[in-house]
Amino acid sequence: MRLRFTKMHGLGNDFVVIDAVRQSVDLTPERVRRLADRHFGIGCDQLLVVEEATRPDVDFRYRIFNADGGEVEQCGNGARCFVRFVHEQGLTAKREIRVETRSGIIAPRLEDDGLVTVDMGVPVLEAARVPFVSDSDAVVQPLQVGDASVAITAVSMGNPHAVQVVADVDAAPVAAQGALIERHPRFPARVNAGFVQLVDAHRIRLRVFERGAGETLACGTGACAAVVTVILRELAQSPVRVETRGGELDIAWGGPGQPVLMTGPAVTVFAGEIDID
Ligand SMILES: N[C@@H](CCC[C@H](N)C(=O)O)C(=O)O
Repeated sequence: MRLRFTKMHGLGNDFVVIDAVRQSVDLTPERVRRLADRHFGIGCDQLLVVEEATRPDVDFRYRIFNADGGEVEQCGNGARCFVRFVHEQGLTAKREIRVETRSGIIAPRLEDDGLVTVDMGVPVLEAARVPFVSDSDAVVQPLQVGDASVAITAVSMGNPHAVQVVADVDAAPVAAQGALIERHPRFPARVNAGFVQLVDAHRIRLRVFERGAGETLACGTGACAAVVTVILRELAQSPVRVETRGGELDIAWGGPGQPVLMTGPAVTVFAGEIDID
């Protein structure tokens, strides 16, 4: 089976994007893993599939698969690439698009300067809905990770995040601790593990060990969850610029019950065709 694809990235968080509106696509977890493989496939952190909407009040459906083959609920950098993709492919002329994802509707908007702003929805802070096993919804909660007890904030941006504040993000044990947090038994759906360093009230530095992909150069939902965390902990104020290893994102959040707005770039790298059998 031959598949047309586009390679894109948002701050180095890279994607294989597939138009399933104009070609029929049959993806299995094994095929996703093969396409995402950096040695035997195209290589990406996530594979994004653009489909026809299944309901009248949205423009498209957008599905997200991690490099490990698992389908997940949300992807922030992917949402920015999605809106650029549907424009470049001539699938729509609209600059503001409503799109259904596994975790609900998000609204990306292509700005005049080429950046994309996405209304990522209202963050979920109740432990049970993240999901995080805890008898409390406290903002800061202890989590035993190997020999260390770390203080995390559990946030869902549609997908689950465990965010901790560290003194120096470059020295943080992202690989070792991230892998343990990702599969921690208190996160039954697994989790993305964020490590945040405060720079000032409007700037943070962030690294994220992503569920199903390992550490990526940037994570959009991770940046939203990190900003929600530092605002809830009264360490920063909206808007917050987030420095990642792949570049910068601007995040605005008005507090509990309000949606998170994320602004950043989306880049097309190349297009191609691959035989997925
Ligand atoms: N890179 C993404 C998040 C992709 C999904 C995540 N790994 C998960 O499993 O929830 C982003 O930019 O948000």
